[in-house]
Amino acid sequence: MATAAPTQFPQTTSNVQPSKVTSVKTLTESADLKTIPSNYAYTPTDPNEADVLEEEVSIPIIDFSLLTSAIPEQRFKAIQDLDKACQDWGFFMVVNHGVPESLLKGIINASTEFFNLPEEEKKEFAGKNISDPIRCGSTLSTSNGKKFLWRDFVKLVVQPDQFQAPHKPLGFSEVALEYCNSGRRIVRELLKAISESLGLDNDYVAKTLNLDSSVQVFSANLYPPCPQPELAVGLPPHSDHGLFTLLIQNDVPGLQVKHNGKWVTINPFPNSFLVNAADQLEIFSNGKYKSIIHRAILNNKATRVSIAMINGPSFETSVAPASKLVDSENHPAAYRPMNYKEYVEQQPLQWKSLLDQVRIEV
Ligand SMILES: O=C(O)CCC(=O)C(=O)O
Ligand SMILES: [Fe+2]
Repeated sequence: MATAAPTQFPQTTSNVQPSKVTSVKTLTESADLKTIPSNYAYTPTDPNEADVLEEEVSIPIIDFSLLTSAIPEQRFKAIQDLDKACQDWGFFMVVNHGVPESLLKGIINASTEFFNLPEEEKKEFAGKNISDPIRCGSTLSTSNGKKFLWRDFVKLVVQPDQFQAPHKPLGFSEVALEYCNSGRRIVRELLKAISESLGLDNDYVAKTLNLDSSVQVFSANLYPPCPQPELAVGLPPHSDHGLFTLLIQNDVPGLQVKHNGKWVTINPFPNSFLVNAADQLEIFSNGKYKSIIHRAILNNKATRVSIAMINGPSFETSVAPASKLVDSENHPAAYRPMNYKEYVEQQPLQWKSLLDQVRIEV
């Protein structure tokens, strides 16, 4: 299967009018597309976007059962592994997490069924404002010269006690709730371990960042096959705004993460969560852990489905480097505090990292 890193492109020639279609899926199904409409052409912003590492690399693996082990030595070793993974990669795979494989497959299937609903039925869930708890559609990306991304999404902003999801297709809402609850449990454990790896009490992150009312954003992504995969993009390079993002995908590759200046393709690995450190963790750890830049590229054969779950603090929290990690002489704060809600509101269509705005230059 051809997967392609975006490069600089010639003009595209398709005469399909994207303004008349509501989703990429419809676009690909409504015409025998040989070329992409020009409104989907992607112009890379990063000079080394074509710099893809050809060799297979192994990414760090965190054994969740050891992280939650009652045997102190096992837990200690797993926390060290997590610390190293967050410093070296900002990205790792979680295995032995205890979430049934049937639930992971179930949420991928239910999301695919959602995308398969007739466009008329999905309109009900389109949302009017960026802050609506349920939204679906495709994205006009401002960071890409007002071009569309080759991706359809359905996004649920899941706050505590406020779970809302589309009532179609049958069973979607139930499986999404169960999936979100499982994800929340995993992230809570990871953040306990992160508290310890930062040398803090194990409930320090939970208390300081008000995790009892933590924000979760469930985002299912559909990337239909693209006739010119090198000319469009699923998601341009970006970092996520929360603390940790959990990602699962179907068996079609497309996720790439930036590691040591090169793009590395992460192949799907069954029954595991891919986890990346995100902006609020970089800020809170005062830069010890880096929020990883990643992107979704396309192929011309198979539909890719991924589910990203962004897990942040509560919206009301002002996130700053943990005070116990900062001293004005040796470890000055490297980031300005910012309210998490404000941070999220400033990010929406940029597909860029806001970190540069809060970073304090020394
Ligand atoms: O589809 C993917 O692999 C990446 C998704 C992602 O980065 C996101 O939704 O923020
Ligand atoms: Fe992301």
